[in-house]
Order: sequence, then structure tokens, then C-alpha cells
Amino acid sequence: MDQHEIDREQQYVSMLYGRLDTLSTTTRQRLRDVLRDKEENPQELFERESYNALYTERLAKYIAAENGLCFGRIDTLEGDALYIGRLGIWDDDSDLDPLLLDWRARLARPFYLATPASPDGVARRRHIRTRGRTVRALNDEYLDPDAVKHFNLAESDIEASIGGVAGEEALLEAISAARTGHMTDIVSTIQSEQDGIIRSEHKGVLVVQGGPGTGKTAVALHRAAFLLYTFREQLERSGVLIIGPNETFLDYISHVLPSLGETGVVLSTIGDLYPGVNSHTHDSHSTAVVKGSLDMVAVLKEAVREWQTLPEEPLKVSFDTYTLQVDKKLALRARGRARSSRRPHNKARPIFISTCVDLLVEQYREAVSSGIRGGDSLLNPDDVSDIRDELAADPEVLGVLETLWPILTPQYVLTELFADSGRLLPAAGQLTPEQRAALERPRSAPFSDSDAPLLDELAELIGIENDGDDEEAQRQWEAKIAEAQEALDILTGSAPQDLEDDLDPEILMAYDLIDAETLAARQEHRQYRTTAERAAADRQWTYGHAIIDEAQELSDMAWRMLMRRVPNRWMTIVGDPAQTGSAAGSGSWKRALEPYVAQRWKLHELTVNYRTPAEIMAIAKDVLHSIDEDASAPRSIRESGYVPFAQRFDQARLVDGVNELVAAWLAERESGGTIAVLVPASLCASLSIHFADNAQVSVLEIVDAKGLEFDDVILVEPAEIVAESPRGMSDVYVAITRATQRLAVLHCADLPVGFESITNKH
Ligand SMILES: Nc1ncnc2c1ncn2[C@@H]1O[C@H](COP(=O)(O)OP(=O)(O)OP(=O)(O)O)[C@@H](O)[C@H]1O
Repeated sequence: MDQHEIDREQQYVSMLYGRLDTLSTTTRQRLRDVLRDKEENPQELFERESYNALYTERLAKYIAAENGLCFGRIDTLEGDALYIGRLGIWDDDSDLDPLLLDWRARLARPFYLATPASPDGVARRRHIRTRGRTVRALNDEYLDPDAVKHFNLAESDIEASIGGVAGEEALLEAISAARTGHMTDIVSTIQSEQDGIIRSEHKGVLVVQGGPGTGKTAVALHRAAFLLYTFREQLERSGVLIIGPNETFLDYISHVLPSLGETGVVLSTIGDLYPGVNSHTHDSHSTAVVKGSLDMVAVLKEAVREWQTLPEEPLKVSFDTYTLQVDKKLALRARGRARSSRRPHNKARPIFISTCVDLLVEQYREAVSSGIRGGDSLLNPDDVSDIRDELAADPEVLGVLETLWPILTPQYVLTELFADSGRLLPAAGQLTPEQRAALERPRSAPFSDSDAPLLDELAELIGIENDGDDEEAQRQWEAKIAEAQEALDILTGSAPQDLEDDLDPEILMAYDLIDAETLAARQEHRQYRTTAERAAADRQWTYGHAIIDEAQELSDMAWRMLMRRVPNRWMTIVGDPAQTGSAAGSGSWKRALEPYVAQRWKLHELTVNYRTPAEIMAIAKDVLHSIDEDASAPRSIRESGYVPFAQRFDQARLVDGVNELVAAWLAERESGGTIAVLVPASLCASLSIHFADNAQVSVLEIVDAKGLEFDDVILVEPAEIVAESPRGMSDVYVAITRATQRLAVLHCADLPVGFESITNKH
């Protein structure tokens, strides 16, 4: 590339960084001023908080944009040049001329979509590759055959760069780079099939399906950033939920959205979605299958009803000088009334208690009047009312009624259900003895990840609120909105005067574009917690959008819990049925989704594998076909030059073999890079200790390697992985497709089917 051209782009890029610095400095200064302000009344507090939020968010975006601020340029057929980058920067003198277009803006789209066959008004696409603030390379693609006259080029130059070859250079560089252990954004090299999904404005369920390495996770995260940009007001308030398969995966993807300037999302596993209970252990396959089945809905319903009991023998309570009785008939009437209210258990309890008390008052009246003619008239309505109040507050009465309709918590009900066969048998009568046995466990056992959907189901059946009294929370919230509205009215009234004092239109925006509810929410958000923090702590929080990654793993019960969190059903669901490892996985999108959205979901498929080199995919394809003859594996877009191999060891030598190979591969790497040793569960602990101190090496079971990638993968004893799980071959497929460079299979037992073509090393 012509150095002169690089210098010209350097000038432009330096100018953009100069603008970014000015924006950061001004925002920092404003933030400092706002924080120094002493608010004296609610109006000033609201004003301060709204500016505080505004400037803090802006500053975070400017900081995030530092790396790779500008990465592209398109020259239109009309001769205009548009620069594309991580955020929009506008000309100081003209709001209409963008110096830099946010990659999510509509105008930036041709950068990702234009092809020679469909140039979309673009004559040239240029990838600007920078390191720090320095431009180090330019890659041009000419999309218009008349480029000669547009750009004054030799015909041969154009031929060499027509058809997207130059764009592939940037892509190849990105996908061949050594991995750091954290996913990076792909904003400068999004491919057109991915762009269509990222920018889809479909407001229902979008399923993104594709083989390993096709960029499903990357696309889902960029879609979150796009939606937050396009539907900011709506999503900022309600939040975006991202579900991943495990903690390691969430950590792996956690840097992508902040690098795109977006932070307001909740990242969670299914196990963590029930607040306050960390359900991180995994159940055995057979237990997970039973817990994930929709049969559990009826089991849990019955388990709660089993706590609504009738006394075998009448329960006696002394009141005044009389003995009253809570017998089966009385309890049955009260229980019938409480149940027919159709309220959840804890919410129906007051009806049960109040009906029991009414019936006890009746008994008392009868006792008082028995034997006395006209005895009834001994009690006037005020007396009856007093007696009712006294009975309702009587500890003995309440103690007796508590045994018949206790206050429950989901944790308690689930623990008792699984620990007490006397509870499990009547509640789970429709399950087979084997299924019931799979559910049994001691009281001391921790909750597992497949318990979270059950706890959530129980919370619905029991009627658990988050913050105590709902009505009180609602009342406080309305008061807060009213206060915010008052503050806004005052601010808006004083706007013209403020404008004269300070001619900055951005300052006006803060209260021109905000409504009272948002202001109240921001106020709460600043004073207490962020939207994401509040959402994560609130079981009943409903999100504006949810992204479910590795969704093929979700059980029917997990889907049920998720759907409660997203009542508007605006979701991006990402997965690959061929990689399903969980025996409890729903099995098909249709089966998982139709109960909630019928046929109203759209499927998009991704077909190109950006991770796994062709040499490894050749083996992965055979493994995939051993699972499903008709399945199609994604096409790799590069070769690594490394031939995957298998090496057989005696049992006693296997661990040494792994150690030696890791040492050899680490020695070959000059800097950085990651190695995964993927193992059967039975070997995980014993192998982990060998690499505990080496951050470059991870020893993982397959369930914990889901969605991750590493430069090199050593797969240990695949036959054992197959034996450990009903979907063991899918686990093997997942394992070998984690590598971006090298794959070795070390084993003692015979290799499973699918590895016939691998090179054997002796
Ligand atoms: N357009 C792109 N430009 C650069 N890198 C890309 C692009 N698309 C995907 N990648 C990279 O390819 C790798 C695989 O992507 P990703 O993890 O999103 O795939 P996946 O489909 O979720 O895989 P799996 O199903 O195996 O978990 C990542 O390193 C990602 O950054």
C-alpha cells in the first residue's frame, strides 16, 4: 500500500482521536462539575442525577472506543467518503456531517453488505487496520468496475482486489490471532450473513442456528449492542438478559459488550437465574432429565398442596373458658375456600385462616348459647367482632392453623420433597419408581443448576414477592414518579432561560427527552443500584430482550422459567442441536418454543466456521456423521497447516503423555496463546492439579468448555467421554471443534467411531 495513502488516513484518524480526546475531556469536566454540585431540593437532586447518568455513560463509551476507534471507510459512487467506527463523531460546525459513523448506524451498513454483485452505491471499501492510534495497513476492495476512473488506478490493481479478497485479509488476521482467554468483538469484520441477523428488527423470537465456530455467540452479542443502540430508551429501562451455559463462558464473553460501549446487560446462567440461590453443581444425567421434564409442573403443584393438610384428629384450642376444635370438617371447608381463590399458597393463606377463625367464632357462639334459651342474644355484633379479632390474634389458634397451612419458601419445599420419601411419593405418584429415586437426595445436598427452574416454579405456586409488600412498593414508586414529574415541570419551565445562559444543546436534551418515569428510574438506579443489578436481584424482573446462548442445552422446565422473564417474547436464541450435551435438552426448537409462541419464530442459519481450521473440521465432520448421517458441518474458511493426530498410551503413561505434549506446545509458542486439556469427568481432578499454576492451560470437562475456544486442544480418552453420557458423542464433537490451531487426541482405550481418518502418532 502506498505510504502516501497510509499517511493521509493517519491524518484523518489522528483528527478523530483528537476529537475523541476533546469529547472525553469536556465530559469529564462536566461530570466533575455535576458531582461537585450540592443539591438542595428534590428538583436539583433529579437534575444532578440525570446529568450524572448521562455523562458517566458517555465517558464509558469514549473510553471503550479508544481501541480501534475507526476501522473502515466506504467511498460512494458520488465521491463521498464515509468513515466507520465504534461510535458516531459529528463535525463541531455541522450536526449533519458525520466525521465518523457508528457501525450500527443505517448509513454504515453498506460497509458490511456491499459486494461486487450488489455494490449498494459503494465504489470502494477500505479496511483501516490500526495498532493503538497508528494506522498500520489499509486493505481496499473495489466494488465497481468503473473504479479506474474514480480512483485513478491501474487495471491490474483493481483486478487483484476485486471480489472481496482484501476484506478477507482483515478477517483472516482476526481469526488467526492467538487467543487470550476472552472473546473479542468482531465489529470491523462482521460478514454479511451475520450482519443480517445482528440488525434484524424482528420483534419476536429469532433463532440463530449454526455449527461450531460459525459466530453464533459473536453475532448474538453484537445484536445486543445493536438493539441497545436502536431501541435505547426502551431497553435501558427494562434491561437485556444474556444466558450462557456456565460461569467460565460468561467470563469469556464478558468483555465484548463493554468493548462496544455497552454495559447494561445481565449475564447469567440458568442456575443463577433464581436470585439468592447459587445453583452451580450439576446433577447426574438421569436426575437432570427428570427435573427438566414438564412432569415436574404437576409434581411441584401437588407438593405444595400436600402442605395444605387436614387434621386426622380434632385439634383443640382453649379460648375463654371454652374448648374449641379445629376438626377435619372445619379445615376442609376453609381449605376449599382458600384453594378456590386460585391464589398461590402463601397468598391464599389469609383466606384459610380467616375462614377457620369465622368457623371458630361460630363454635364459640354455639358454646356460649348452648343450654340458654335466647343465648344467642348474649353476644351483640360488636362482641362477635371483638371475639373474632381476639381469635385471629391468639397464638394458640395461629399455632394450630400454621400446622395446617404453613407459610412456605421454595427452598424449603424442594428440600423436603427430595429428602422425604413420605412427601415425594404422594406428590410424584405419576413418576416411575426409578424417576422418583433419581430425585431423592439428603437435606444437606446443595441445590443444582437444574433446581433453579424448579425453585422458580415453586415461587409462582407459593406466591413469593421480591421486596415484601408489593402494594407498598407500588405506592412508593408512584410517589417517586410524581416527584420526578414535578421536578421536570420546573426544569422545563426554566428551559429558555437556561438556554440563554448556556447555549449547549446537549444540556437541554437531558430533560427535554426524559420522561418522569425514566427520571425516577435513573434516580433509583443511581441512588441504589444499576438496572442490571436490580434486574439480577429480582425474580420477577421482566426483561425487554433476552439472548439465550447454547440454547440447545435448555430443558423444558428451564424454558418455562425463561419465558416468565421475557413476557414480550422478544428473544434471540442461539444454538446448535448437534452440540447438545445435556440429556435434558429440549431436543428441537419447535418443541421448546411452540408452547409459548406457536409457529411465530424465525430461523436463521450460519454456515461458515471462523474458528476451526479445515484439517480439524475434516475429522469433526466424520464425528458429526457418526451422530447423524444427514447433519451438515459448517465450512471452514482457513487451514492452519497443522495435522491433527492421535497418540495411544498405556494407562500408566497417559498423564505423562499429556504433560509432555503441553510442555512441548508451550515451548513452541513464542508468546501468549491458550491450551485446553479436555477430559472425561473421571480424570478432571487428577489432571487439573498438574496445570493449576499455568494460566495458559485449562483442564476442563466438556460441559465447562461449551462455547469456549483455545488455540490448541488436547482431547483425552474420548471413549470414556462417550461412556459417561447418553450424548457423549456430541460432547466429543464439541471438544474437537474448540481448537483454532492444533488438535491432539491422547488415549488408552480404542477411539470411538469417527476418528478413522486421524493420523496416528507412535
Ligand atoms: N466476522 C467475524 N470476524 C472475525 N472473527 C469472527 C467473525 N465471526 C466469528 N468470528 C470468530 O470466530 C470464533 C467463533 O465464534 P463464536 O464463538 O461466536 O462461534 P459459535 O458459533 O458461538 O461457536 P460454538 O457453537 O462452537 O460455541 C470467535 O473467535 C469469533 O470471534
